[in-house]
This record gives sequence, structure tokens and C-alpha cells, in this order.
Amino acid sequence: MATATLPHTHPLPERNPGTPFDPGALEGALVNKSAVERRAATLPTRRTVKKAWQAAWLLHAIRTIDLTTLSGDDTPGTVRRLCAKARQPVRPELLRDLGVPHLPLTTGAVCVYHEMVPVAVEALEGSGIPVAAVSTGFPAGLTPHRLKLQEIEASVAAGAREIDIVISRRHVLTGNWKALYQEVRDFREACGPAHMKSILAVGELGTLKNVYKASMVCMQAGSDFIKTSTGKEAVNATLQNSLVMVRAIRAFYEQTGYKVGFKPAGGIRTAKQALDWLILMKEELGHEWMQPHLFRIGASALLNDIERQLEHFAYGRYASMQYQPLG
Ligand SMILES: O=C[C@H](O)COP(=O)(O)O
Repeated sequence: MATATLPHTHPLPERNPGTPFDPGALEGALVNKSAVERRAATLPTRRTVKKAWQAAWLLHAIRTIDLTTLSGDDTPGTVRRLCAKARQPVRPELLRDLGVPHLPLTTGAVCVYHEMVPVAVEALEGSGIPVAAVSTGFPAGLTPHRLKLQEIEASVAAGAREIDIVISRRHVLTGNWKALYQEVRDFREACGPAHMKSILAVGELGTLKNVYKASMVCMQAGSDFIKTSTGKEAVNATLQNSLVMVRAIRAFYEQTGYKVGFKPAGGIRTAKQALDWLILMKEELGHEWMQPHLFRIGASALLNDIERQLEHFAYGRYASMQYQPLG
């Protein structure tokens, strides 16, 4: 029987109050594309889940998942099932066979559209799992500013404790950093007590330099997390754009002392990818930034693969028999 040990978790952090707009901090964007590519290429783990540490890291990764459904055909029923999965992401027998029968394990949050917030809030009651609402005209962010603020306020009033806003990509593409700052600052105010994650939609920002600068502006405007993507762009989370964002997080921390979290999202579907991102966080920002208060993976299908890999770890070559019908 395998035994897995887990890194400990931390309580939720204080909010990032933000700083005044500082265009000077954007100019330090030394983003060398080939250097970023070379560094990102060193991160992927080359092993499948064979070792105890990897199983432990996968159990930990579950804690960081913002378990997501953002489909046009979402119903109260699918959202309730998702919430049940968030409460008990791994079968109790599997936890027992991994040697951690009493491990308290839930996902980091459940992430839904505004219309599904009340359903998710009810389904998660008493679990401590926060509901995150995507907002501000997700995914394109092209609704009027006034309506975006109302949407945020409505989701917070409905019980969302985290709000995933999308930025206006045009502010980045036209270099209007002050407008981006003001937009995100307004969103931050509308969030009230809810934590705010700012989605950059990196696949639509043109250059890595823009990714860096947009990250900095969003943090200056008071984002508690910066998030790569909506999952709806042609290019979503990659290790390259993530590396640029976590380096901006490090620079912001060095400049201000505020710890901002990171959320890669979109296309992260395999356990191996989850390990790659955890390695990125550990190597670039250290152990604390692997914890759910500073790191989330936005994903709709990742949990299934993690479960499969944990099965493999627990039962080895007999794992596949678990899925075969008898007779
Ligand atoms: O914010 C989360 C993303 O929309 C999830 O994307 P995904 O469905 O590719 O996992």
C-alpha cells in the first residue's frame, strides 16, 4: 500500500489593496521570447505517476482546482453534480488504498456563470468551498462597463466569494494602460469583500511583453489573482505565458510586499500538466505559492485524469480492471 504525504494548506490571504498606477513598473518588462521558451521547456515532468511524491502532488493539485463548468447547456442538475464532486473529489476507497483514508480533500472552488451561482452556493453550503463566478461579459468582455459592474455586484449578492473578471483586450492592444488600470480598479471596487481574479486572455494579447505589462497593471489595480485565459480563446494557458505572469507576480511582490495568486486555465486536462504547473510555481515562486490561497488551476476535465492516475498509482497494472464490466 502506498503512503502519500501532503504539503499543508494555508488560510485565505488578506486582499491585495493595489497601488497607484505606476507606468514606470511596466518598463522593466525584460521579456526575451527565446529565453522564456528555453526555460519553459525545462519544466515538464517526464515521468508518469510512479512515485509517492507525484501521487502526493496530485492529491495536492486537487485542492487547487477551480472545478469549472462554463457551457451553454449548464443546468442546475449538472452544477449540483459538479458541486458534489468538489465536496468529494476522490472515492473514499481510493483514498484508503493510497494510505490517506482520513485526508480532508475538496477542490479549491467551483467556478460557474452568474446564473448558476445560487445553485452552486446552495449545493456547497457548509463545505467551506467558495463559489467563483465568471463575470464582466465573460468571455469576450465586450458588454458596457456599467453592466459589467452590475454583473459583479449581482454575483457577490448571490453568494459568490470569488469573481473572475475579464479585461478589455483593446486597452492592452492599444497600449492604453491607464484605461486598463481604471477598468480593473472599478471591478475591484464592485467586488467588495469577494476576491478578484483578473483574466488576461493571454492568447489575445499579441506579445509576451503585453502579457507582462497587463499582469503588472492588473496587480496594481488590486487583483488578488491573475489568470491566464477564459478557456475560450484559441490559445489558452501555456507554460511560456505562465512563466511571464509568475515573474510579474514576483516583481510585484518585490516592489510592494503583496502576494498575488496565479491561476492558469484553459486546456489543462492531464495530471501530467498539473504537475508541470506545480513545478513551475515551486521553482519560480516557492512552496507557499503552490497553496490554494495563491494558486488555482481552472479546469473542467482535469480531475478525471488525476483520478485515473491515482488509480494507477494505487493499483498498478490492475488499475484498468477497475473499469471492466464483469461477466
Ligand atoms: O476557467 C476555466 C476554464 O474555462 C476551463 O477551461 P477548460 O474547460 O479547458 O478546462
